[in-house]
Amino acid sequence: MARLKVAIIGGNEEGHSIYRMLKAVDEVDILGMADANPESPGMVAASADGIFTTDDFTRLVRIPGVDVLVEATGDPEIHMQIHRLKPRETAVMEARALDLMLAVLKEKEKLQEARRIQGELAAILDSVMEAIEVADSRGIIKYVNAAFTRITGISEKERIGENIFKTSPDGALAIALRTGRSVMGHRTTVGGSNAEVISNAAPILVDGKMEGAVVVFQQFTDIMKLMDQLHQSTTIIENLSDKFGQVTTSKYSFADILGNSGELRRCIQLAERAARSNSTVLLLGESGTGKELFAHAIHHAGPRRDRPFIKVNCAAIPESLLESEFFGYAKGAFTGAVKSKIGKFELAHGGTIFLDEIGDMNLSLQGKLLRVLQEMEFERVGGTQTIKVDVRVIAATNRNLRELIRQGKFREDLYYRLNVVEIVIPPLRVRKDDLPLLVNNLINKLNRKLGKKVQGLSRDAEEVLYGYDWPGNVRELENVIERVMVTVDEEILTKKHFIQHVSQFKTPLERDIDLIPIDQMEQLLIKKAMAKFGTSVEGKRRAAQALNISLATLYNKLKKSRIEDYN
Ligand SMILES: Nc1ncnc2c1ncn2[C@@H]1O[C@H](COP(=O)(O)OP(=O)(O)OP(=O)(O)O)[C@@H](O)[C@H]1O
Repeated sequence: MARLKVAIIGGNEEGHSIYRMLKAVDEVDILGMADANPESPGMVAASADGIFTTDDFTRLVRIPGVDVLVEATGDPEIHMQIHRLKPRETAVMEARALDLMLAVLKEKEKLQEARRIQGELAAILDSVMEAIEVADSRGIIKYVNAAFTRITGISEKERIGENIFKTSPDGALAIALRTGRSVMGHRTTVGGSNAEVISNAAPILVDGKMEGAVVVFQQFTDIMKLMDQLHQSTTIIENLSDKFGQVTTSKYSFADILGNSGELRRCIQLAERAARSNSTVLLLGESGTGKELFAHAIHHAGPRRDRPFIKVNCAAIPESLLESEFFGYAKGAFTGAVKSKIGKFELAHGGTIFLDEIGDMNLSLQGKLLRVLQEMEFERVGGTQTIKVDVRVIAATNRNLRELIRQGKFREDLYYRLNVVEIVIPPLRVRKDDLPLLVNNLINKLNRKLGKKVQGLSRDAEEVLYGYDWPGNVRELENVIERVMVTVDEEILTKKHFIQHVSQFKTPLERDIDLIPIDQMEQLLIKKAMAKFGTSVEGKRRAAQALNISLATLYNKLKKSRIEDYN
């Protein structure tokens, strides 16, 4: 469309305002402005914009190609002259008429914009899940969205125009209108469907005056369903993260068990065979002989190697907690049980549970454990649901279970349940042939850990280690070698190093002992010798020999010091 060429005569307030309005219209070109007063606001603005200005309006009238001349002076004389001088094709328009027309155009634009926004809003409000209803300040319902009809079963046509104080006088919308306050979480039933809903309503304020109110509501069952789903998901997530935190797998394999002695090899062979089956294994042996190492290796060599390996130290957990540690507990089982907790047996499902220090478990729990081993099912503490599991059991203890059975401290039936494959790991003192391999391996490991360059042991150091009884077994050996390697920088570890740094190898005088009266010391040594060699005649003879006194002197001292037990 061709652009409209306009010239304005008159730069006073009216001419200036028309100039500004026309400038904003895209389709209009302003060719010039005329006024006798070059300081009038219209003239100043036009000349600042680079538009042709003149104090002689007749010049403007004669410019060719002007479509419309706007007359803004209001002077009838000028008006007449314009009509006389203007070319025939040029139209003349009075400022007031043009003003009116522009105002109408503006209103039309505003109306169109408002319709567009209304259309957009309606589409948005119709797409939300919640029902929305709006009423004016008298309670006349002005708007409902699509969800309103879906939830209540009442159509837009039926609802609009009704009065909320009549249709739902106790609803949140009516309350908000009556009180002028927001209403949150209001529960009520609505409309034809009698659906239970939960609603929030708020007054609509325009310039501080209440023009109406709006309510947003949702079907209660929808919310409950969502809450239920949320709760279930939260429980699953909590259980999973709980599980992830605790589930471990075996850390060692048979390759980590060092030793070539016949005694140890036989244990390894038996364990390897047991690993292939699902049988319960009972590992017996003194502390530090490697029972845990064997348990890991058995799990690792079996078909469950990729499943969990869960260790429970039956001696370390307080008796009162052991049951919930094993079987878990249900929410609310006791004060503080705000959520349920999964137990070790459930964690081990599909894998292996390693019951360390089984000899230290109390009798009532032994009964419960027996039931699980027989039926592979249990209930969580405080729970009613029976949980079935598939778990391989490996148990270990350094206690003498037969002796505990004799004393009534261990259930015989449990012992036979656990003792399907029994592996007795021999103490280090009966397989000292394993020492070199163990020591070398330890030295290599510690060289890396401590950044040392130890090559090995001197012969006299080897003799010291061979001559020692190793009551703490391999664990004690590990401690001894580490203690020496931490303090010594030489490449060869000698007897002197061991004697200097490890209290076990110090002579009695080197040991840090309290000073006590000599006769008490004598008694201590005699008691020790008796404990070591026994109270038989042969034992006493050997004790006397070790103490470097005659048998008669020993008898004398026993009598004198009234160590009657040993007489
Ligand atoms: N044959 C072995 N080869 C290599 N290392 C071993 C061997 N036996 C034991 N160890 C090591 O000795 C330490 C003690 O072993 P482990 O914890 O398995 O003993 P345990 O019999 O379970 O002891 P406790 O009865 O005190 O629990 C561990 O560091 C383990 O790696």
